Amino acid sequence: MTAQILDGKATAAAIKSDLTARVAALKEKGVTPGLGTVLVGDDPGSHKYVAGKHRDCAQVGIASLQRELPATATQEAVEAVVRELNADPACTGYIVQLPLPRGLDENRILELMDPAKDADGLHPTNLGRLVLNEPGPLPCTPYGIIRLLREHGVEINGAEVVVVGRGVTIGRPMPLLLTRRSENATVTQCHTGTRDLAAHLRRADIVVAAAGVPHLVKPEDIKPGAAVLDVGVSRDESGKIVGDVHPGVAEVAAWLSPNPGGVGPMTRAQLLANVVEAAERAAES
Ligand SMILES: Nc1nc2c(c(=O)[nH]1)N[C@@H](CN(C=O)c1ccc(C(=O)N[C@@H](CCC(=O)O)C(=O)O)cc1)CN2
Repeated sequence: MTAQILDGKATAAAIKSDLTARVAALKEKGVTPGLGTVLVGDDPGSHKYVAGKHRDCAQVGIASLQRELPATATQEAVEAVVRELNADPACTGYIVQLPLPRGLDENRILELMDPAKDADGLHPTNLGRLVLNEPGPLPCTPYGIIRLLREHGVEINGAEVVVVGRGVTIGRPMPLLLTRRSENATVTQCHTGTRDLAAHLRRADIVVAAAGVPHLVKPEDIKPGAAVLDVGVSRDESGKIVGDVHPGVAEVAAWLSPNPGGVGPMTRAQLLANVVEAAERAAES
């Protein structure tokens, strides 16, 4: 078996095309959505991701507000930028690019954000809304994964899903989304403390690998016919992405997300969707 591709690039392009029309409609009503980004430090990956987010904004007609601080920025300096974006009417949604340099209190900075402008769905109020099943912005990578699966007709209803990882952007919120009635999956969350990861993986219809451990998920651990999403980003000596999924998995799985070209573009598209939805909500109220 050679797995079919869960094509994030193509799916994200379709989402962006729909968003372009919705942004044009908002502009006709006098509303221009604006995405702010707060980027602290010089991590090359973070710079690349933020640049990609602003390229996407230009494509769909969303205005960009870029705020950059050096790696030496103090907690107070970052908090001042967050307060400034909270108050700026041109900024209808924004994100703080993670991870922040060591020494900064990430949770305190996220808590300071105006939840109505939280484009990532990572503010505690919005994570709480997700737990309570109330409407709000959904975390971009987890919801991007669900949209990618839906778009390719992969059955989520009733599926056994294994999520590997427990980080705040993917691992923690992913099971909350998958177990909503609209998705109806049964989820096992694995992490570095899991005793026998392979035993869990072998039962999974869908695997979301987000541990950041190169080639952690091996072909012999995958149930034939499963869907496998590779969300891990490690780099080899030449800077090339190495995912959490061993390339041999393509011979066992029915569906596989390429990395790059799978979940990454969906994360970016979902961010734009959150910005547009927030602007539409504001325009209606
Ligand atoms: N505030 C946030 N910080 C981070 C998030 C997040 O959702 N919100 N997620 C990740 C990084 N991330 C978004 O910010 C992200 C990762 C990857 C991509 C992407 O398009 N990747 C490309 C490959 C790019 C490359 O060559 O390096 C792909 O997969 O095709 C976009 C966004 C951590 N931080």
